[in-house]
Amino acid sequence: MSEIQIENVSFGYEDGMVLENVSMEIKKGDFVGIIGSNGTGKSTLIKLMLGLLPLKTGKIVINDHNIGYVPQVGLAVKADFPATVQEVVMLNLYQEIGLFKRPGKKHIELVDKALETVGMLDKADKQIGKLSGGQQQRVMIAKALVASPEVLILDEPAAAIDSENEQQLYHLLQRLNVDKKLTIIMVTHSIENVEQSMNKIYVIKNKLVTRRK
Ligand SMILES: Nc1ncnc2c1ncn2[C@@H]1O[C@H](COP(=O)(O)OP(=O)(O)OP(=O)(O)O)[C@@H](O)[C@H]1O
Repeated sequence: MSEIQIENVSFGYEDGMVLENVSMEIKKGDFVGIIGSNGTGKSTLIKLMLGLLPLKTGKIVINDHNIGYVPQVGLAVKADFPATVQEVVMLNLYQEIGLFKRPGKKHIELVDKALETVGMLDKADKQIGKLSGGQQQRVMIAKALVASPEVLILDEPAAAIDSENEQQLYHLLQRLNVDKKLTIIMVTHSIENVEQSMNKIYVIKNKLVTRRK
C-alpha cells in the first residue's frame, strides 16, 4: 500500500525552480533515503510532503496523515533551557492533553514508552540542554514517536553527532523500521553507513529526482 505518492511535482521559490517533475512512491514499511548535496532541495521536498509549502504543480497523495517529523537540528539546545526530557517529549501530546490541562498517568506512560524505545528513559528528569547532541537527537525522535506516527520523516538526523552516535542512531531507525514496521524517510547528504538498511534510495541532482535503489 502506498503511504505517500508524489506525481510530477515541480516547485520553485522566487529565485527559480528547485524541483522539476518529481515522482516518487513510498510504501508502508519502506526505509527511504533521499540524498543530495547542500541546497539541492531535500528540505523543500520534505516540506512539500508535510504540507508546509503550497503545492502548485503536480500531486501528492498521503495515505496516513499521522506523520512524525524530526526537523534538522542546527545548534544543540542551550544548556540552561528550562525543560526536562520528559517535558519536551510531552509537548507532542498537547493536542490530546489540552493546552492548559496537566498530563495524566496515561500521557506519562506514553512518554516513558517513547523514551524507552530510544534508550533514554533513564534521562527523563534531566534538563534537555545538559544532554549531548546525540542524546538530544534521540529525545527528538521520542518526541515524534510519542504521537504514534505511521511514517517518520527525519531531516539530516546525523548532522550534529559523531560517527559512533551516528551508528547507534541508524541501529535505532533500523529497529523501528523492522520491529515496529514504521515507514521511515530520511534525508541526508551521506548514506555511507546506513545504505544497507534502506530499501529505496532517491538522489536529487539538478532539480531532478532519480531512484538509485
Ligand atoms: N524559503 C525560501 N525562499 C527562497 N529560497 C529558498 C527557501 N528555502 C530554500 N530556498 C532555496 O531552495 C534551494 C533548496 O533548498 P533546500 O533547503 O530545500 O535544500 P537542501 O537540499 O535541504 O539543503 P541542505 O542540505 O543545505 O539542508 C536552495 O537554493 C535554497 O537557497
